[in-house]
Amino acid sequence: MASHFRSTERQGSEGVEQPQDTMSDMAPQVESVSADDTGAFLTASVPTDDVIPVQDESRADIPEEVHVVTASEPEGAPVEQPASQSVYSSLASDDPAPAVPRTGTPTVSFKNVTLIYPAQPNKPALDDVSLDIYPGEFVFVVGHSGSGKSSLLRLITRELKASSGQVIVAGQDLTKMRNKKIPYLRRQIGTVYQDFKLLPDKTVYENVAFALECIGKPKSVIKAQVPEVLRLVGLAERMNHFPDQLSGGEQQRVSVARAMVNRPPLLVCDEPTGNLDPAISLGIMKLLDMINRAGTTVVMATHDREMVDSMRKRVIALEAGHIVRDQERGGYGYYGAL
Ligand SMILES: Nc1ncnc2c1ncn2[C@@H]1O[C@H](COP(=O)(O)OP(=O)(O)OP(=O)(O)O)[C@@H](O)[C@H]1O
Repeated sequence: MASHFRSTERQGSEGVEQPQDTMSDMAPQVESVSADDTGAFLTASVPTDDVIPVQDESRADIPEEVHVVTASEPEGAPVEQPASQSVYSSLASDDPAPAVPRTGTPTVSFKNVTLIYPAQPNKPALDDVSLDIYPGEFVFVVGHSGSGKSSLLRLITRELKASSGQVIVAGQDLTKMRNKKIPYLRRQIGTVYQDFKLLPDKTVYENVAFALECIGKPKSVIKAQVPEVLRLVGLAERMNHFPDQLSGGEQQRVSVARAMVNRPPLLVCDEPTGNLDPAISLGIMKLLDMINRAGTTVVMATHDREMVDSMRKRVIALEAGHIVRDQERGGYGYYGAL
């Protein structure tokens, strides 16, 4: 398997990690954001909930009749709103991250994957899906509600098992993986969800620390890494707050910190900005973009047309369980918002 992933063998000795092994060694790897810039945007420029929400005008002109862009349509299909008018325009590709070479061992590989839920035996949620996602890629997964986006992500994290075909993550065939090995797989995958999934009776610090405690990290490592990652997401001043004392955007930054504290090579995000208004979403997307530029592979399901159109990353579009488009630096396409 690609060296990008730590092997399960190495994980067995994680308990001996030294405290100097902190998130700080991640920051210098960020090519397009200097340490100062990072601090500035995390502490000053990341919008807070005090910012007047930007009206999402882009959604007003979504045609009622939804047209599905197919693989046969030309690249660069019309984008409804120019990136320059978007709150995400600062993440547009004027200064794009280097194109990621699709060579070597994919981080995620689907080979003819079909997923059938027992409750819907005649309607596969995913039908003969094949794809490869390489280390360092940032991939948006788009499509109508019910097209299979969450199912695809849940196969990557092995919350679901494919009915047929192969799902290979970290060089391991998840369709053959024994249940006892799943926790080791999950250590290598950070997850961020629409509903944050924070523990309400734990502070910000404790929520993030808990992720490390669960995998047996020594206290010295926790004490070093948790404040570091909270600084990275701009929440150093809030570490003793409880989730209900934070805005939605701040809560989502906690969940990003929790996902990243173990520095997994793969980040899976299911509608991470779905509960946030565009101005707040921008702060989360800046974070995820920075994390990706530092080398982490990001796979994100989203309905956010404006974000996808602005960021021009790879786009995989699903329709009724099929991939209908896989486009480098793609746009959202003409999908309904629902
Ligand atoms: N637990 C389940 N049992 C049965 N069918 C399910 C289950 N979860 C999802 N499905 C079905 O699988 C299909 C794909 O669902 P999925 O949640 O992956 O879509 P999605 O694109 O993520 O939708 P959304 O954008 O609304 O989150 C849908 O037809 C859905 O009804």
